[in-house]
Amino acid sequence: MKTGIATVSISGNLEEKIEAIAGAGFSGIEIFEQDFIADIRSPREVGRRIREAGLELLLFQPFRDFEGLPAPLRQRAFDRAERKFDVMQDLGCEMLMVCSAVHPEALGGIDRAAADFAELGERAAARGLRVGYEALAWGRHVNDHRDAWEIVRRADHPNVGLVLDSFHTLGRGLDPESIRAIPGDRIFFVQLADAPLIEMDLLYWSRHFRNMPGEGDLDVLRFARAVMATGYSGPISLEIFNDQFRGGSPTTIARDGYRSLISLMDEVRREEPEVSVNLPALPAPVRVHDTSFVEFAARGDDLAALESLLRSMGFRPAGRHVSKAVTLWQQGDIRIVLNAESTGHAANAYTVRGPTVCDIGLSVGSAADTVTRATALGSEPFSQPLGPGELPIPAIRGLGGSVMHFIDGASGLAEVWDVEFDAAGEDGPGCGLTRIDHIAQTMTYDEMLSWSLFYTTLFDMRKQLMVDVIDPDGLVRSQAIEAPDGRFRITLNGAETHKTLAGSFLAEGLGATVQHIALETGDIFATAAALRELGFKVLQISPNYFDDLAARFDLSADFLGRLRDANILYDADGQGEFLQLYSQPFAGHMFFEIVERRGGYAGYGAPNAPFRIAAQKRLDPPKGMPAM
Ligand SMILES: O=C(O)c1ccc(O)c(O)c1
Ligand SMILES: [Mg+2]
Repeated sequence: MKTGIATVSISGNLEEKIEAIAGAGFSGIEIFEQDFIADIRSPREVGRRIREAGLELLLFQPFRDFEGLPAPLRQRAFDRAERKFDVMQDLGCEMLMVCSAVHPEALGGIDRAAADFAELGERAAARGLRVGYEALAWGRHVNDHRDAWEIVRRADHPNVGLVLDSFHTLGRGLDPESIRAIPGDRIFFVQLADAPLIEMDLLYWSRHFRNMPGEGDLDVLRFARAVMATGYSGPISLEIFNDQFRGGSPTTIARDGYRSLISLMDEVRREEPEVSVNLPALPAPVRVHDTSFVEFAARGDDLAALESLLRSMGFRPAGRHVSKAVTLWQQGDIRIVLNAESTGHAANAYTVRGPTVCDIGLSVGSAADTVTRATALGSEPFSQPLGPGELPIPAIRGLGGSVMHFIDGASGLAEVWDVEFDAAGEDGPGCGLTRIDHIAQTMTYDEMLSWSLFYTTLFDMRKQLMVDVIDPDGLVRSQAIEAPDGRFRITLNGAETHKTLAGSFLAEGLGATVQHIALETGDIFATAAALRELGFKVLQISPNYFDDLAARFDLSADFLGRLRDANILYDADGQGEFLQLYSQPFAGHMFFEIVERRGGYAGYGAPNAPFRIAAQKRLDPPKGMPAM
């Protein structure tokens, strides 16, 4: 399968776009005319450069306001087309995309348009070129792919075919199933884009808010399934007009695009087993059974502070690494690894960020399959030299330099704790903490789509609705991503400004990383009592919060008093209840959360977040702000 992306989707100049697109693994490129015009090089040089980069020039676009024009505009449109054909021949690009006319003088008429295309087809054929026709959702007379197809059908020229673009079909609410009636060999090109569902003018929505398949709310899968069911075997290409992407990192956006495209087409193949999708086989999205471990990099005083925090939460060292300055702390099924090595990935992470989560270990069905799928989607495998007695645990680089390890039962990797660690022999008192409920990662708002795409394409996980969290100093958007059984949950918190707690964490820590880890207990009151015994410093919540709880929920005075005494926040949804308490911030605004889910409570206590954040800021004001 030929994979492509339009230059308009990527930020930078044409050269930067070419490098990013080739580097991400695409086999081809759509040249958006403006990007070529802005370049100083001749068409021949640009064409040569693109081929040198290993890319095929799939499409030159857009050619506007061609069909259905009255004289003398009609003649001028053909003259313009001939000039574009000249450029295309120099570039070495065989296909021109014409989008449906928006010109105020365009006359309309299916047969008039078909006659124009028949003539354009003749002129293209004379030069060995082809022409594809796309219905813009806001085209003056043609704005539906079915009408564009009728024009192509009546033009009846082998060098004239249809271009389908998922945005124009799905954005207008047209049924993509209608594509199944079009012969695959008459479809010349397919563009994919997703978009978030927002009520707005179609043109504005399309030019500013498109995003990668899987990042938005359109049913791009259904569209792509219909396309492939026609027998279409041409390029599948992304065409994403997005303000944020235009200002983003070319490499990141190109890699996101590749990940999105490959995982979508892999899903098409799984959903339409009768249909041929020419793509190397890859393992299915990975089911995560659980979080196996979370590893912190910390040394010296930072390490000592983290150890005493863990002790105050009932953790004790369960094992010492046979050859490295690495300790395993355990309680229930929670494993926290403290890495104080002075070389390797953890050491680098510590040098850059100070104490930080440097690695996450997930328990999966097959660790090898996980790395294979991740690599096929564009992630890099990760490894470092093995010390004496160490197992080769499959790992990848996630986004932003992060590392993820995968542990499975089948290959004996689950024995790693016995193989690599000597028992430390301390019996912990425990505080009733059983497992990791969720891991919260903080990032800039712009990074959220990349991270959610990373999780939802590699793993069998779904996005929940995005919620707004009100920080006293700005908005933080929170996106939860969950495995179907809820055993693995990630929340992504995207900060818009550096004044928010999340934002200041980012500013100090150089980029996206884990800010908090939520640990589950079956009985939060018993846990709170045990924590108190151990000298755990709980985050103090304002009395006003508990007064408000009494107004919002029908809670007994006794229950409310217990919440207040233990600084436990409360929430309920239709399914169940949620109780949560927090540690005080440590090492630059990181913190632990302890939660109890009762019944089928599905959320994360978002209504409580403003009060928790305010409490944290009172204790640990972001730099440059007075303590309150
Ligand atoms: O917004 C536009 O004008 C435009 C141009 C070319 C396309 O392929 C498209 O889908 C939209
Ligand atoms: Mg298009």
